[in-house]
This record gives sequence, C-alpha cells and structure tokens, in this order.
Amino acid sequence: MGKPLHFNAFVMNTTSHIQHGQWRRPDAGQTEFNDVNTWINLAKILEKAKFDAMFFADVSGLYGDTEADYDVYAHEGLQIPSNDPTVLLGALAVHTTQIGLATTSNIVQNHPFNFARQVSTLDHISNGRIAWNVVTGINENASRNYGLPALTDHTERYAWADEYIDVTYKLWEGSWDEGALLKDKKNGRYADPSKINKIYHQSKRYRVEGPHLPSPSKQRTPVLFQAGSSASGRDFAARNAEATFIIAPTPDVAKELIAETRRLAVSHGRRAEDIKFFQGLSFVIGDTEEEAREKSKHYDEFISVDGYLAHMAILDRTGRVYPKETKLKDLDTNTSKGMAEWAGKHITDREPTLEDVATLQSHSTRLEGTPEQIADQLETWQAAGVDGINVINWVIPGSFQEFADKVLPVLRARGLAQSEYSEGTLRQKLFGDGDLLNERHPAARYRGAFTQGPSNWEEADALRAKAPATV
Ligand SMILES: Cc1cc2nc3c(=O)[nH]c(=O)nc-3n(C[C@H](O)[C@H](O)[C@H](O)COP(=O)(O)O)c2cc1C
Repeated sequence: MGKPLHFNAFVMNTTSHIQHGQWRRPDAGQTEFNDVNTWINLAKILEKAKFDAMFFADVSGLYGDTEADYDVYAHEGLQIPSNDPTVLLGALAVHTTQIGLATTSNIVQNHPFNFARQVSTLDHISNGRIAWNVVTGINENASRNYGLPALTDHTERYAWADEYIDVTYKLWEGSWDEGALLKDKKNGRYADPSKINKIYHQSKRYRVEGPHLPSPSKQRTPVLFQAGSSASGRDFAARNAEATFIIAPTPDVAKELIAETRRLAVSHGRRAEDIKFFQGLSFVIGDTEEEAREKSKHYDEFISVDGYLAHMAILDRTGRVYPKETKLKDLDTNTSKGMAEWAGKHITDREPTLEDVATLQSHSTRLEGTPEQIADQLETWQAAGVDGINVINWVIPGSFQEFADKVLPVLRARGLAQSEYSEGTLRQKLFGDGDLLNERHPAARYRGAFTQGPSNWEEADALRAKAPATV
C-alpha cells in the first residue's frame, strides 16, 4: 500500500480562474460565485470526499498593462469581478468541521497587524483550520491600488515579505505567552497581563507596538503556503513555508525543483520533510480511454484563446489580444522568445501561433484517462517527491464531484488517498506533529521572547541597536 497524497481543491472567488472559457459550459456553477451557497455547497462536497483543504487563489488588481484598457478581462470574467477569499472563509468555517481553509493574501493589501488579527479570528472560528498563501504579487495595478507608483522591484518585494511575515510571527507566536487566558469568573480576572506582551517591532516599513489583540488560536500561526518559483521565491519558501505550490510541466522538473528547495530548507536549519509540495493538475476522467479523449476534445471546444493569452499578459500595447492566428515569430515582445521555444518543441510541422500557445497552456497540467490510468500517473508524480495535488477545476462543483466519485476510490484502494480525517488542526492533520509550528521554524524563536522584553520604545530601540537579530 502507498502513502496517501494530500488533495486541495484549487479555486478562486471569481468566474474565470485558470481554465478560461469553461464558465460558458451549461454545467459551470462558477458564474454564481457571488452566491455564498455556491461555496458552502462545494465545501460540503469536498469535506465528504475528505479533501485536505480548499485553497483560494487571489489577486489584488488587474493583470496586464496599467495604461491599457481591460475589456478582455471583463469580457472573460477573468479574475474580475472577484471577491475577497479571506472574508469568505468565515462563512465556510461555520459550515464545515474538518476541511482546511487556505486563503491567499498579498503583502501589499493589508497591514500586518490587521491581517494577523483577521487570521487569528478565522483560526478561532474554524477551530484551527486556516492556512495562508503568502504572495508578493506581480500585478502593477495591485500596487497602484495601494498607493505605490509601480510594482516594487522583485528582490525588494521579497525583502518586504520578510519584514511583513516577521511582524505577524511576533504577534502570533510571541505576544501572548501560554496560560495568559484565565477566564477566572470568581476573581474577576479574564486574562493575565503579565503574560500579554507588546512586541515593539521596528523595521523599514513597519512600526508595530502590540500586543496582538486576539488571544492565541489553536494553531497560532496559520499553516504557511508559498508559491514563488524564482531564486528569491524559493529561498523565502525554504525559510518560511510549510507547503509550496508548484505547477511543474513534468514530474522530472518537479523532482529537481523539490530537491533544490528541500536542500535550501536544510541549509536554513530545517528538515527536508518540513515542507510539503503540492503540484497543480487538472483531470479529464473517462470510464474508457476513448471517453476521456472525447471529453478532452469537448473541454478544448470551450477554451477561450483570448482568456489564456490575457492571463499570460500576451497583449499588444493597447491591452488588446492579438488575433489568434498570429505567428509567434511575428510577435515583437520579450515574452514571445521563451514561448516560441516552448511551442516549437511541441509543434514541429508548422509555425506555432498564439492559438497553439493557449491550447498548450491548457493542456500543460492536464491528466487524462481512466481512473486507473490517472492513479498510475499520480504515482509517478508522487515518486518525484510531490506530497499533494492542488486539483484545478473546469467547472464548479462538477469537476470536484467527478474526482471524488471516480478517482478517489481507486486511489484509496491503493492507499494513495485518505479515507478519514485524522483528529486536530490542519497542521496536525498534515504533519501529525502538533498544532503549532515546529521548533525548527524561524517563528519559534519569538516564543517567550517578549516576556522579559522592553517596556517602552526607548528601551526597545536601545536593545535593537545592541543586538539587532533578537528583536
Ligand atoms: C502555482 C502558482 C500559484 C500562484 N498563485 C498566486 C495567487 O493566487 N496570487 C498571487 O498574487 N500570486 C500568485 N502566484 C505568484 C507568486 O506568488 C509570485 O508572486 C510570483 O510567482 C512571482 O514570484 P517569483 O518570481 O518568486 O516566482 C502564484 C505563483 C505560482 C507559481
């Protein structure tokens, strides 16, 4: 028997997330994303099927050139309109009891003091089932929505992320000592002030006094996801992430990426197994191979070439998508070079066009076949070091229901999917090693760090000048 893979449902609080054009299918429920019942219904299906978590992607602004129009995004429902997933998790938490709830939140979109408070509140509501996908963003428009003149430089974005996450660690792990909450009705002592600490954080962008307003939730720090794949992104993940989301084109590429990030984690004093890797995949499931092939063609009929190209930001200078028959060799942009090479590997009998790029993109994460064949392919991904799958959907809720009905039973028979939830918080369910971050994680150093800490800003600043690494 194999080792169970983890399964997350990869979704976004919008109509067109990844598989652009599929919202036009008659059975697509994602058009009703404003209706909270769409999500509650899906959460119940997923929980019944024992999915580990519901993972919400998010962006804080439009894709593409900020000066150009955004007609194509509006036509395609491509991540606009979209709603805030973090708010939605509050509703899902009270309609479920076991499934993990992961939200994406960009460091530009919220002050860390406020964000830390929202997450602690959600972790209380859900009884310890919250995860945070830490992103630094790639959209210029998102930066402009928060008063910045432009997208912050790549290296600086990760320095900012370090600073941001440090504030949240201090609030979650260090501000409240264990046993601070007394609830002592007899003596009229609700909490013990000697165990509630200010943090006096000072860094380039943030000056935060504390204390954290919520008392500690079950997990304190939510389970930490990360999705950057550049050198700085991988280094950030190696230091901070408990789970990393990848979209590798093949198991071999995934294997390399995973080994590299695990090596980095070890170099930062963590263990290789402290990070779990989730590969994003979509599924076309048939009772026979022939049926799967037919279904795949049917999905292709709904592909919106404009949608894929807009998501990949392959647009002209006015923000319009090029005609789909445009040959890649005729595109005069930097992005087209890598793409042309990539498309050229797959299409050898003619000049690749933009339509080919969109189709290739939609096929790049697609596993197709009978449930048995899909299970075989998942075993190959697992052998490459993948711990879990972020299941990308075509339609909500149908794609997940189909996966639950057809593929999960085959996986269970091979020991590759869980049949029951284990007890406890999301972290305990994923790692089996307690509700809190382990001792090797950098946030653990803040436990008890503020108990004997400074009692005002002057003392804090003096201490920082003497030993910058400690506070
Ligand atoms: C699989 C995957 C999923 C991502 N999901 C999101 C997301 O939901 N929201 C977001 O703002 N960025 C998302 N990103 C972008 C990354 O968080 C990151 O900002 C981007 O990849 C640039 O960082 P990098 O240069 O380190 O890769 C995702 C990236 C990958 C690879």
